[in-house]
Amino acid sequence: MLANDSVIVINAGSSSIKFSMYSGPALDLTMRGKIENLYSGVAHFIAQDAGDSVVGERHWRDGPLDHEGGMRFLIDFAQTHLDGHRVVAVGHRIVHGGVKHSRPQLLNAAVLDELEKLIPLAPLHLPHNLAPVRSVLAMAPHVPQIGCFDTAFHVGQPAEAQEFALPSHITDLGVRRYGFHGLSYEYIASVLPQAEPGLAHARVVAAHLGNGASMCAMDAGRSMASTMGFTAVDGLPMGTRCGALDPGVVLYLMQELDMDVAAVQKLMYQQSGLLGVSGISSDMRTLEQSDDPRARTAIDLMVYRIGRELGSLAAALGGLDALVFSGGIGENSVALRAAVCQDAAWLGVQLDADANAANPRGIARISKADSKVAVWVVPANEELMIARHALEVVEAA
Ligand SMILES: Nc1ncnc2c1ncn2[C@@H]1O[C@H](COP(=O)(O)OP(=O)(O)O)[C@@H](O)[C@H]1O
Ligand SMILES: CC(=O)OP(=O)(O)O
Ligand SMILES: [Mg+2]
Repeated sequence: MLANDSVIVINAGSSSIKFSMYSGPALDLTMRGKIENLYSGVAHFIAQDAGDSVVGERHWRDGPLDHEGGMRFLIDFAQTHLDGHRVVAVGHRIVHGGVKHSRPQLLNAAVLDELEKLIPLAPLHLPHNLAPVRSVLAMAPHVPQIGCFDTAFHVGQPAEAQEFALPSHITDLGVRRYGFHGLSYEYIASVLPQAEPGLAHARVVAAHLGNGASMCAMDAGRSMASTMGFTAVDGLPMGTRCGALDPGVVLYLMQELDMDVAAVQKLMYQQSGLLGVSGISSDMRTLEQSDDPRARTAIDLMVYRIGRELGSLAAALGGLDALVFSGGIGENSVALRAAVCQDAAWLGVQLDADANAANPRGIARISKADSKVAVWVVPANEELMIARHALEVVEAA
């Protein structure tokens, strides 16, 4: 890896595409950008250099933008802003790897065909994760592309954390809990011991609360249980996803309300969660600013469910030493962190109200010095994890 050699990372989410460029042997961040609000309202692109100066910005005011249009724009943008950098690899976040794909790997047309079969397991994400790989493959077939799977970090969980109580012939088909946001949790597990060496061997519950939201129980940095399961719709209520649901509800919707599979999928993935409960918005910022009681109800339900899952994950670990907040909501919502920590007082969580209200921009401890459970904020950084994995794969190839 020479100084101008660069790894480009693409993290295509359900409503956004984030990209980053890392350069040189130390993988220094040289550029990052994102397009937000795909499909709804005015899509917005912003790119910043290493010093946070804005190097590109655009709004799409004349109609919604989709992933394809967004990727076309980003590829053009990247090509005109490479500035002498040589792209040695493109790393992608791929939400679901199924049973077979549990390590970062080189992507080619055959692997893509296989991954496409997993689309029903992550309908909101996988098509958008895979489309950019095909675009780059067509445009620059010689550039190695590496897929990094959100499910991979959870592969070593104990069997009972992975299995549903279903007959074994169904389990054997791969119908089991996988867990997601693994790149985010892997990053958290890598930085916590640097921030506080005692946490290297601790029992930690991390909450990745963004548009998608999940929690993960980690013992000494290894995943032991996750709130997300077979798909990324399980567990916590999210921006537009319902989270855990009595499976009997699905039968009722189909049998009694005559909803077909597409309608149930749309309900569970796109019309529920904060949006569905509030009837107002999937965005925590909008709900926190609203004085409509339905906004309060939606936030309260999310806080309640985080508390329930925290108890469950602490049980899976046999105790709790630290709680970590991450993701757009976890990093930014002072009120949500305060409410969750107040409910978790029974576990020995004592928030430092001033440290919490200061809303730190980096990795920071926000609990009282004598809190039995340490509380930390760790800004999500899936992109850095992807860049590191991509480099490892190309250097090993
Ligand atoms: N200042 C803020 N206060 C509260 N919530 C915020 C704030 N900024 C962002 N969020 C929440 O973070 C969400 C996006 O989180 P993010 O992790 O960026 O999403 P994604 O899952 O798409 O990566 C938004 O929908 C919003 O609810
Ligand atoms: C897995 C998942 O839910 O991802 P995101 O948070 O990007 O929606
Ligand atoms: Mg996310």
